[in-house]
Amino acid sequence: MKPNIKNIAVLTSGGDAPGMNACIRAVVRTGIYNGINMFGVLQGYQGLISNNINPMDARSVSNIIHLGGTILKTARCLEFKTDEGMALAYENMKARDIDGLVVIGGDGTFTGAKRFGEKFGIRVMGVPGTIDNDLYGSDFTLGYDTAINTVIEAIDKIRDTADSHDRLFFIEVMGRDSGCIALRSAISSGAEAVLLPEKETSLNELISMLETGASTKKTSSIVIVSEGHKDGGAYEVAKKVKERFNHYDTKVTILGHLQRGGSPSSFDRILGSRLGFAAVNELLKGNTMEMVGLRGNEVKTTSIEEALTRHTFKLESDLLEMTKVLSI
Ligand SMILES: Nc1ncnc2c1ncn2[C@@H]1O[C@H](COP(=O)(O)OP(=O)(O)OP(=O)(O)O)[C@@H](O)[C@H]1O
Ligand SMILES: O=P(O)(O)OC[C@H]1O[C@](O)(CO)[C@@H](O)[C@@H]1O
Ligand SMILES: [Mg+2]
Repeated sequence: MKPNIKNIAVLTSGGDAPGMNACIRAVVRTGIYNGINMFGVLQGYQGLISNNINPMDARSVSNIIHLGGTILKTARCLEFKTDEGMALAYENMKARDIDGLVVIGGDGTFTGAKRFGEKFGIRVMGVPGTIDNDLYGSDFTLGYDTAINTVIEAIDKIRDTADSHDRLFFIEVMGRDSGCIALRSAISSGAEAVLLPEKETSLNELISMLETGASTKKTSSIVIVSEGHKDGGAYEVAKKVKERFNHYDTKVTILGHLQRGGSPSSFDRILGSRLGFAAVNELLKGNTMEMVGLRGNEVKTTSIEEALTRHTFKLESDLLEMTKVLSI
């Protein structure tokens, strides 16, 4: 039986990701279209705790589809991990009679949503919004496409300098635990090698590859280092390599937070719109504790539990093998 939902709140949490605004717009307008009172929570779970919950109408989300970041702001909120914090958040939702919550965020956001939903019986729907692309059940997470395009634009520019000066560049990209950006940006920028958090690549292996390149007349090289790689970030890896292989003039670039902002790509605007629309419709159908995601070209639901536990599949080892072949 369909539940009689009257009030739905939406929040963004964890790192901001391009496309979050397109998604907020879709959530708010789909709710209003269906006669639901819509609320926006500021600063993720922090706003639930501090009662920063405001009514939203169709015009509250005008002219935002092209904007990066999130108009609802976001936060990493430690208090929400405590029983006291969750209880406060629940009281503030109850006071407004909010009977459905759409959370847009990454694995941490979903972990919080799962605990919150189970503890208080809140109806929760998740939208995968993170540049890390580290959730099972959606081929792509919101923001990943824009982020990787930002990354390759930067690497292309660095390649001009690497080539002109015959240099070896170590470029660090985001992804504390997820090597998706690193692997895909290595392929699309034609990098010589990539170091990932999920996979051990020994320095011996890396150095021998660079030596082979130098001996076959490579005049410059680019190595992508994921920030979460076990040998340290790009500075650390570059230092260790330089001690044993000094063929090129070596430089390091940390791309850092320029990877997360910026106007969303068309892909992320469409994805955000589709997932936001679907999230509200799923809540209205009576579904809860699920994530809406894109599989193939269809929007499908996956339980939040599964989205969190099965994400490791994403790093295809055949792609890593391919980068080795294509960079000889
Ligand atoms: N175990 C947990 N219990 C309750 N809340 C949690 C838990 N883990 C994370 N959260 C909440 O979710 C928020 C966002 O998590 P996190 O900082 O890991 O980002 P994320 O959603 O994974 O996004 P991204 O990785 O893209 O930055 C945390 O700041 C916290 O408020
Ligand atoms: O901006 P912060 O809080 O330093 O977070 C950085 C982390 O967030 C992410 O960008 C994901 O949003 C990770 O790839 C990165 O490790
Ligand atoms: Mg995360």
